[in-house]
Amino acid sequence: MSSDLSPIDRAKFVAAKRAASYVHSGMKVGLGTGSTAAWLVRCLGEMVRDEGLRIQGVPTSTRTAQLARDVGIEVISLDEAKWLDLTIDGADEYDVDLNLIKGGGGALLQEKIVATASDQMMVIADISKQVGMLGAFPLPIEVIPFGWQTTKTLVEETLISLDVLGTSSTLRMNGDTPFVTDEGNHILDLHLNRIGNARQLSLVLNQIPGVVENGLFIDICDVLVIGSADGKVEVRDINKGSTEEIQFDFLDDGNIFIEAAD
Ligand SMILES: O=C[C@H](O)[C@H](O)[C@H](O)COP(=O)(O)O
Repeated sequence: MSSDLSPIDRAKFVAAKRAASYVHSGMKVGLGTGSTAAWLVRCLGEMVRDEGLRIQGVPTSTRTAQLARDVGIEVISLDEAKWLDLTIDGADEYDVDLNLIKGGGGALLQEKIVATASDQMMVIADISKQVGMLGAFPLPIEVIPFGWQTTKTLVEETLISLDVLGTSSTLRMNGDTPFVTDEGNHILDLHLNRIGNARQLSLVLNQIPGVVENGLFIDICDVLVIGSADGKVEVRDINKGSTEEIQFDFLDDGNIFIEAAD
């Protein structure tokens, strides 16, 4: 699996591989969306097939649901699961407190609902997602299609009143038409550059009529797993205040890799 991967995919892959080791039979697991989360779903699928892992997965998008089924993971809805043991997902940015920007793939609403309904949220990422201050990545907010231009104006006025740097927002497009989320909504991307008070911004944005949810994940992520292209993986646990490092080795003789140390 690992022989001809690009450096970025190696980083995502080892992060996903490490995160998958936290998943055990009997668990109900939230399955994130995006290219990093897809590695996790594929790793779990291998464990289901080769190691007899028995889990129930709650996907955070139709894309992830399809992939999970394709790799043999039993898929259930959040309402069937009611509560999850663990959610593993990617992120667009993370800071030192493990606060996140998510929603680059447009799945932030289901992702936030699923992560919040979990005992633990684990984020898998490569080091390029690390920032000193959130906001370089455009902050996605999900808005109801009805009156979205009025909502956009209200959002921009709110940002000005908060003195947030940069106040422009753009409607996310899919070719010539507005992007539509799994919930039938649109996405506004807020170009802010720096978010000084992410907690306050998140609360204020969600009070604007027409805004369904925003992509700031504050105090939701418990564990961050950072992969590097050389096989190094760092695991930061915000609750334990611990950091551990492990090293994976990529072998030259084909698609196999082994974990060198734990
Ligand atoms: O809506 C998409 C999600 O929040 C993704 O988890 C996020 O955009 C990261 O995606 P990727 O792993 O592809 O960078």
